[in-house]
Amino acid sequence: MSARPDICLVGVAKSFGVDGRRVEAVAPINVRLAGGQMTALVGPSGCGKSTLLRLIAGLEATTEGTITIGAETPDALRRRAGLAMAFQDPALLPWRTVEGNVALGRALARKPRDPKVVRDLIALVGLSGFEGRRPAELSGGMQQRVAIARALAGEPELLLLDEPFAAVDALTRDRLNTELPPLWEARGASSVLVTHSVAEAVRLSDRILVLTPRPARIAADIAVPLPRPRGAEVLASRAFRALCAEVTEALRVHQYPDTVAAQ
Ligand SMILES: Nc1ncnc2c1ncn2[C@@H]1O[C@H](COP(=O)(O)OP(=O)(O)OP(=O)(O)O)[C@@H](O)[C@H]1O
Repeated sequence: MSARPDICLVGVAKSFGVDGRRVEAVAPINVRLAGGQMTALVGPSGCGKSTLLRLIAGLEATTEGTITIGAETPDALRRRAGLAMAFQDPALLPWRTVEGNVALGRALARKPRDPKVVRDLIALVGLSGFEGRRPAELSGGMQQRVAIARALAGEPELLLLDEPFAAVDALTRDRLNTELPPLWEARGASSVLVTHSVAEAVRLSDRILVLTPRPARIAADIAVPLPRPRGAEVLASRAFRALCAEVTEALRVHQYPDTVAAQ
């Protein structure tokens, strides 16, 4: 299949049964995410972003509707290790070293063993010198960086990132935001990022879907036509600030509609 699969959601909805009640997390969503693009999902806390990502990962079954990635179901893509995830919870194997965990990402994706690729990824996420450490010996942010390196090690066609930098300090986060995009662009992976940071969404993505409070619907669909690489000059540009303002406003309008009406 294409290394840049489109992600297609048709009538996708998800509800959970909680204490005999139905909690609707995702309202029917129809959207096609173009292959090779990074799409950011932003929305208020608890609106259903992670649920949507887990549906795309095939980790949850849809209540209604279908998801296809290229020509495959998420489950099929995941089973042949064509997708990789880095979630807030790094979920590393505690008995494996940093190097072992990153190498595992490659092995599970059935890519040939390549210690140089593994070492380069460890260097990229700023963990050279920690190759032999075990997860318990690392901070939460360092573990998250191992999880990012592990996800990239498998050279996935689809990369799913759920607040992957949540525990990473501001400077390292800034460096990862600069250095990771060229890497996944070069690989041509399609990717979906959940983030609470509007600036991060604008900096990293080609398109931003702003979601409503639960159940998640698409409130705004905003293209991010900024040039890449997005270094200091782009971040200081009027276009960047205007996009941040547009996304923030879309979030505010849907989260606090009364404040808009009152103005
Ligand atoms: N397995 C589950 N069982 C029951 N309810 C669930 C389950 N997973 C999610 N939910 C509910 O679905 C809704 C959406 O949750 P989700 O984690 O997708 O939100 P989110 O937008 O990612 O939140 P946050 O930004 O705070 O991480 C919440 O009300 C949550 O309680």
